[in-house]
Amino acid sequence: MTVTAHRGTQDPTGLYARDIRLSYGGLQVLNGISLDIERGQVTGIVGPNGAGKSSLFNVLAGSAEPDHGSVWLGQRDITRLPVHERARAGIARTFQLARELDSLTVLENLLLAWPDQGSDALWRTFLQRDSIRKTQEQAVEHALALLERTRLTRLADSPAGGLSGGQKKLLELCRALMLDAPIILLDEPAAGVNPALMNELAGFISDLRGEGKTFAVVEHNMDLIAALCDTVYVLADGAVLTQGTFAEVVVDSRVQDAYLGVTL
Ligand SMILES: Nc1ncnc2c1ncn2[C@@H]1O[C@H](COP(=O)(O)OP(=O)(O)OP(=O)(O)O)[C@@H](O)[C@H]1O
Repeated sequence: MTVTAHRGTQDPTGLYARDIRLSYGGLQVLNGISLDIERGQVTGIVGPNGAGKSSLFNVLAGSAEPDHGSVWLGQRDITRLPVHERARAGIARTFQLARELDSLTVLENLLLAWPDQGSDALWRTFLQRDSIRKTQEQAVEHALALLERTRLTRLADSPAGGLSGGQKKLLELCRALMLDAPIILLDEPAAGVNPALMNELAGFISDLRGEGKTFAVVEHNMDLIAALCDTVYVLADGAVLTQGTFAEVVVDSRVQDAYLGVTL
């Protein structure tokens, strides 16, 4: 299959889904979804509960394999590429902080997300001590810079479990940024975040976009979607209902029907 017929798919760093179908048991949850996550843009994925947003996100991130269809990084078919190889190819995603990591400090949580954590690390400690030390220094430097940008520096040595909901979201984003990947998939970044911190989070994402990062955001918070997204895909019943700018989709009567009176 080629993707050349599709607008934008020549871009080597855009992420593209084509005709994605996915079912759980007998339940068809994605029903032929195609979408373009263009380089340097923030693409929103919204829709009512059960529309298929998380399922699509999992297919984009590599944690679910579609029954049909393909995922492309530019012109490279990455449909069967596992999560860690997608990360290496330049696609990072946010993960909810695992409970087990609560007792580790904020800084330690970031260092754990550093990509160079191979199981052969012990061997290399003996073989390449200098290069290991350099890598560790780079990781610490990168982590501290991220903490400074998100104003979490004073919490660097605090256990991650004690962070507020919003601070946890910032830490999740910073963990994804440790990979230095050009494409970042954000899973409900605003969930549980207070309005003040949400503005900070939105500002941070917007700055990163200005620096050339590409984002796909699954989110229920329409203020964040409106503030950040260049393009918004509205899903309903496992299909794309419509797409466009937030201003375009929000006035679409099909979108309003899909949300059944929920104020957007
Ligand atoms: N692992 C699973 N096993 C079975 N069914 C699943 C699984 N994950 C999701 N589903 C079902 O797939 C459908 C789509 O779920 P999904 O979580 O992708 O929707 P969503 O748009 O992200 O919803 P929400 O906004 O509530 O998170 C739902 O009917 C859900 O119950």
